[in-house]
Amino acid sequence: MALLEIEDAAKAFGSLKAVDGVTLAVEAGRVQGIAGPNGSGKSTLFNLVTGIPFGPDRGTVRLEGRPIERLPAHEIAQAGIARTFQRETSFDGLTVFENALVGATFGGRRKASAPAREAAANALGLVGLAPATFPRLAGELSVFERKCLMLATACAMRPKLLLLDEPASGLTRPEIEASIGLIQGIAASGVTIVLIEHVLTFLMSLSDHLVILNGGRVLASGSPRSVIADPKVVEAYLGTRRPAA
Ligand SMILES: Nc1ncnc2c1ncn2[C@@H]1O[C@H](COP(=O)(O)OP(=O)(O)OP(=O)(O)O)[C@@H](O)[C@H]1O
Repeated sequence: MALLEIEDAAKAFGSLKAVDGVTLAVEAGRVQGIAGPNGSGKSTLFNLVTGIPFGPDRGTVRLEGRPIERLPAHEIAQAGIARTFQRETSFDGLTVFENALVGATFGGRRKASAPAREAAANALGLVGLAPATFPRLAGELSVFERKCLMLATACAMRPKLLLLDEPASGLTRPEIEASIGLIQGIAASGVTIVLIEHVLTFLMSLSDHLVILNGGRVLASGSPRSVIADPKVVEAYLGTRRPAA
């Protein structure tokens, strides 16, 4: 049984079918890449899985075999799914440590106890935020540091499955290199990852398996090398080649 199973999931906005019957299984321990042209439904698919801000119109989403598509978002998070967003999101008026503690105490099940503080510190360490940064306000951090903090806050929830929405967007090349190492470290710690990304080097360095969406549907799926060489995928990104006149 796969950790995450999405079956025939669909979401429409009026007449626009943003996600149109997607079926996808993510094996535990895998880094699953998702790519596709702009507007192909990638972020909407994450929304359907997490219930933030909506679930699917149709279809099922199962975590470890348990249907979660009708659960409220906080219960989906408590079941073991955390996510990050395209834009850096943090509580800017809280410190770095307090932000991670929000993740570690998520849902009010764990107060800011010693284990929760330890989980917060460990998660910050995992993304390379040193103790010297802990008292800084999140709003004062650089873009890269804020992305790292968003990642740490998600990791502090100790998810089974982590959904990363374009973690490389807005980063410099050295920061992208550093992010690859951080995500490899998170995967090596036992967290299964689904990664949406446009930066191809990033996607190819990290993904064990790749799915391409187009028009809300799965266009291709398989090993990253075979998928990016697939003529259907080349056409979806570049358009059909016309013979020279
Ligand atoms: N809340 C919404 N209301 C109306 N339309 C929406 C909403 N969210 C997404 N869409 C539309 O659904 C389609 C899929 O959007 P989505 O953001 O999932 O694509 P994407 O593949 O993540 O794109 P990108 O790579 O540009 O981030 C787009 O046409 C988008 O405009």
